[in-house]
Amino acid sequence: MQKIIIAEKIMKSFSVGNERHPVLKDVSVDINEGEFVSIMGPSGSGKSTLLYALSGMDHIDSGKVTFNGSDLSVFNDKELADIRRTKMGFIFQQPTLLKNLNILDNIILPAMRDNRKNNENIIKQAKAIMTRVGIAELEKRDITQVSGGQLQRAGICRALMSHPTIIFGDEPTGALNSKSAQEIMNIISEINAEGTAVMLVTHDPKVAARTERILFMRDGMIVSEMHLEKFTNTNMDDRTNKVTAKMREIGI
Ligand SMILES: Nc1ncnc2c1ncn2[C@@H]1O[C@H](COP(=O)(O)OP(=O)(O)OP(=O)(O)O)[C@@H](O)[C@H]1O
Repeated sequence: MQKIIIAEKIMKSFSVGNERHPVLKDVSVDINEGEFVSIMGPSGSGKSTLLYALSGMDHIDSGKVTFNGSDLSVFNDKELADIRRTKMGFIFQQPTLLKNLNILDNIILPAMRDNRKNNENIIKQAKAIMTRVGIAELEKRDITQVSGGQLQRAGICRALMSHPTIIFGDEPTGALNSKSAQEIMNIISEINAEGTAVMLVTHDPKVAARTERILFMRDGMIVSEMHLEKFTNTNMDDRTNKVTAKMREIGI
């Protein structure tokens, strides 16, 4: 299986006052094409920092991140932004949509910046994705006129516009009620089943139980890894129980 991300011995620290605080300590991890991975761990263990390091959103102090065969350190900030816009998708806990644009315009905005495509095609593509994600009728709505779950669907649509190789999600269901969270996870699972790799940070064992590999972090390190069998709608409880048992075992 082809590896899309190879992270080797990543170190990352943050300055607080005069002191440097190590946040990622010698982290190495590979992500395969089409893989569905989650990162769990206590608050402050470095989950988001790892996600941002692997996606080139944040610089690392040392070590190496290779994405699709290229060492990310050779790119400047603009080149990294281009790679993120054209090859990666991002879903955050609160979708960062613009208040002065309607849902459709928010979804097409990043793609419009890419001059290689024509606007008509972009709009057509966006509408097709909105239909698929179940928000076709919301295209003209303000982002303040939709529910949290609908807003997150719009965030997913925007992430899908570039046909990303991988989608990174930082607590994508963290702000949702359990029904909406389940619906969002159904959509993310479908996207993954179609071949897009997905890497999610989550505190929720039910979310992690959907994935096929869970990385458990503590204190800036991956302390354990768990592989799960193929997800079906009938083995959800069993998978969730396995995840919670593992969390208890390693004290997370
Ligand atoms: N920009 C920053 N400046 C200083 N410290 C930071 C910065 N970003 C993160 N940190 C610190 O790095 C550590 C790891 O943060 P990170 O957000 O990666 O943790 P996390 O595991 O995702 O936590 P949570 O589950 O609470 O979101 C924390 O101690 C945090 O305070």
